[in-house]
Amino acid sequence: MTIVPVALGDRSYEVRIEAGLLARAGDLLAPLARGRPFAIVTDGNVLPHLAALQASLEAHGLGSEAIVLPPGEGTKSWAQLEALTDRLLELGIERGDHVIALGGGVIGDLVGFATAILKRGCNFVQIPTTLLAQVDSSVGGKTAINTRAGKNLIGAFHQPRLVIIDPLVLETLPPRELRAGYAEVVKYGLIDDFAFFEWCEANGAALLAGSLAAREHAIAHSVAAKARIVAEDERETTGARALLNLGHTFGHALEAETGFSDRLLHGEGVAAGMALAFGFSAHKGLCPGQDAERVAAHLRACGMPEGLAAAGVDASGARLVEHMLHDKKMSAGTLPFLLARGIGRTYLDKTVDLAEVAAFLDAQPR
Ligand SMILES: NC(=O)c1ccc[n+]([C@@H]2O[C@H](COP(=O)([O-])OP(=O)(O)OC[C@H]3O[C@@H](n4cnc5c(N)ncnc54)[C@H](O)[C@@H]3O)[C@@H](O)[C@H]2O)c1
Ligand SMILES: O=C(O)C(=O)C[C@@H](O)[C@H](O)[C@H](O)COP(=O)(O)O
Ligand SMILES: [Zn+2]
Repeated sequence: MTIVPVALGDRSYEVRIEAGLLARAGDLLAPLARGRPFAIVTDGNVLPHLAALQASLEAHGLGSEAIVLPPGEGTKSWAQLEALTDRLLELGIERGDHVIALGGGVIGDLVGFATAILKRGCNFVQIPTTLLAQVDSSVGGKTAINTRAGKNLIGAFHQPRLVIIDPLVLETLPPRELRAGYAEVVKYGLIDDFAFFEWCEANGAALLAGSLAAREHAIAHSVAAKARIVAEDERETTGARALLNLGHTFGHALEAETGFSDRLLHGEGVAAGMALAFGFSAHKGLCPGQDAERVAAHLRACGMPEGLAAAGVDASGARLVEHMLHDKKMSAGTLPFLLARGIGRTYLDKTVDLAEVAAFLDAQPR
């Protein structure tokens, strides 16, 4: 088993990664149970894994109550938050209980936020079942719902008590979802780890095709990278954690433009957004054009959108910049951007002119 510690003082926890771990999750959860049943929140596409988790709890004499929500980004909403918190209250959840989030980033973000506010804060455990959630959203404590104004605008920092990752659950994940999650894997290479980007170029296809060894390596490496950055800047105040937002200012604008729908998945928006961030950096002369081309080529080769056309977005630059004004990085009227001096050399640039971003976007092929 790989154990990655997330060092956050009294909010520290472990990420445990092992093939087949879901069937043994009861061993890790029993010490947290206090003799009480668990509430497990999941979505309708994760039911086979729910059965495995419940069986593993039963083997320890532990009961559980499943709350099954509709799949999809639309579930990160006020309406679902209200329904979920009402149900958790009906179940009599205590602050010392551990609510289990079994699912992708949507379930993890929603359950994380619900438990942050329920009785002013109760515990939760992440059991991520998508590649995206295993390499990114289950770690670090960002929780949120979307609103009409944009992505993740209502939320809280609330760390899980434990993260249990079983790479075998990815066997049931649709290929499109796998590719979307892989965008967040590539992100770690692009941020500050050129050698890992090279690993992605060499192993991305095998990972997507089903190689367990490649998936295990990508998950462990990504989680360790995220844990390191989060430990340095838990609440995104120093700028270190903002690096994890590479591609997201563009990406969230694309998601908003496509209505947070399955027209463009979060990871797809991030893929296109990272290509645009590198393209814009090259356009400004900050980054070699060949690096931007290399990033786009890898994303394209792995079946991810690497620009506006591939993302199916044909809005004007001005309209996309309007979406960006809701970005949580906005500070005193300016929007810092994650730009790149090269692959593995990204940084936060506070001097970007939004009119230049709009003009750059207008010049992109549609
Ligand atoms: N909190 C963070 O740090 C953070 C980081 C990255 C992304 N996110 C958020 O995560 C969300 C995206 O997460 P996601 O890509 O996991 O999407 P998701 O939760 O919608 O899951 C994707 C799809 O896969 C299905 N699914 C989940 N596990 C499955 C399995 N094992 N087999 C078959 N189907 C399965 C789901 O039902 C859904 O249809 C976005 O809302 C994004 O903003 C948060
Ligand atoms: O953990 C972080 O920090 C990230 O930025 C990870 C991102 O992949 C994730 O999509 C996050 O939810 C985006 O954060 P936001 O603050 O832009 O909503
Ligand atoms: Zn993301």
